[in-house]
Amino acid sequence: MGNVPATVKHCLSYEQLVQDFPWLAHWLQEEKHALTHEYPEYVKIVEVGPRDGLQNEKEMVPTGVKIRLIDMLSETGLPVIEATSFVSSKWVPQMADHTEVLQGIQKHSHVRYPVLTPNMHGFKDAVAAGATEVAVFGSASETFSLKNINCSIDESMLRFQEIICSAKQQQIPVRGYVSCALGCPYEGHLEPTKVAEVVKRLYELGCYEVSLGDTIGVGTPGSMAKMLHTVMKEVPHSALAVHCHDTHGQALANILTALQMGICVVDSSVAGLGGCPYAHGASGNVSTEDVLYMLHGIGVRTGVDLSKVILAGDFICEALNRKTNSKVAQARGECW
Ligand SMILES: CC(C)(COP(=O)([O-])OP(=O)([O-])OC[C@H]1O[C@@H](n2cnc3c(N)ncnc32)[C@H](O)[C@@H]1OP(=O)([O-])[O-])[C@@H](O)C(=O)NCCC(=O)NCCSC(=O)C[C@@](C)(O)CC(=O)[O-]
Repeated sequence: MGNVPATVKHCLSYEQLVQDFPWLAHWLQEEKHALTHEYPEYVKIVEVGPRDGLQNEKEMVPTGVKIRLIDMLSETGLPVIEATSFVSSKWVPQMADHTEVLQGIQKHSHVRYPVLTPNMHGFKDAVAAGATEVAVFGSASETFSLKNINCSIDESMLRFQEIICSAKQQQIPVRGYVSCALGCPYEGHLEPTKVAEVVKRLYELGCYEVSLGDTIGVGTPGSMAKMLHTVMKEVPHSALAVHCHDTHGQALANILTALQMGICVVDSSVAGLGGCPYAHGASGNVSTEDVLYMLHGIGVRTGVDLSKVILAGDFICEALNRKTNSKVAQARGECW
């Protein structure tokens, strides 16, 4: 709130402030979300369970189970379901059946099914398999970049540029990820300015949206707010998403903080499945069920049917012989 006197902050509405202090209008517009703590009316949920959720499973999950999971999720009203990744099967064996999965699912016209592509090799395979949207994944940490995709941040940007150029020619939208936005398993704390720099590079290359990954779930509302504040100086909030792992139980609080700052896109994983193979100790993503419960509870629309997501979570938990990580599903007693 800068230099606006405390009495003014507390007594006047945003509209009243703009009327009475027109010279502050531009600045106030930027600060509106922080000022009013409004939530967005609608939040887009990006379901990452079939990819981020399953990629770390030690036992191979049968292709038919992956397909059935995505088909069940497609019936829930979710607008985006990340289906698989076209990465090296030597690096991530669980995603080796990417083509079968992408070609086996029943694609709904109102659902988008992006897939991860780390390089041109993966991009070409994805397009050949029928992908109509892809995601590139970089990192704010040099060490994580090397461990995860075997190249430096600069090298990764060259690879992504090639993908984005080719994708543009084929009218394929490209989403971006920046891992380690709130901390790195190898380097620890990273400066928000470093995160902002990588997000900006992806956005300027042509990613329509950049998802900020708290890869190892170390963030708190404080570090989330600080990081977002810095990133939003470089990239508009409308082009940002948050991707929170729940290792320290902070994911919902971090998401709420992001919503209060104007973020309208949240990544989550059915049953809270997941973890990153190159981030040891990282637990699953925040569960889609818990995010939906919170959003619907505060009056935010998602268009997603929570009870159908719980059923999909029930299905995958049974297939993996696993207890759900979703508190909401546990409370409903849907999973054993
Ligand atoms: C990027 C590479 C491929 C580089 O891997 P590399 O070994 O450096 O690749 P290379 O270019 O040196 O090629 C070596 C071999 O791999 C092949 N190759 C090369 N590219 C591909 C490809 N796309 N698909 C299949 N095969 C490929 C290539 O053809 C060659 O085959 P060979 O001649 O030896 O038979 C590798 O490091 C890799 O696959 N990494 C992916 C790791 C991964 O999937 N991590 C998890 C996802 S990221 C994440 O979870 C974080 C996120 C997004 O959720 C957000 C968050 O939470 O923070």
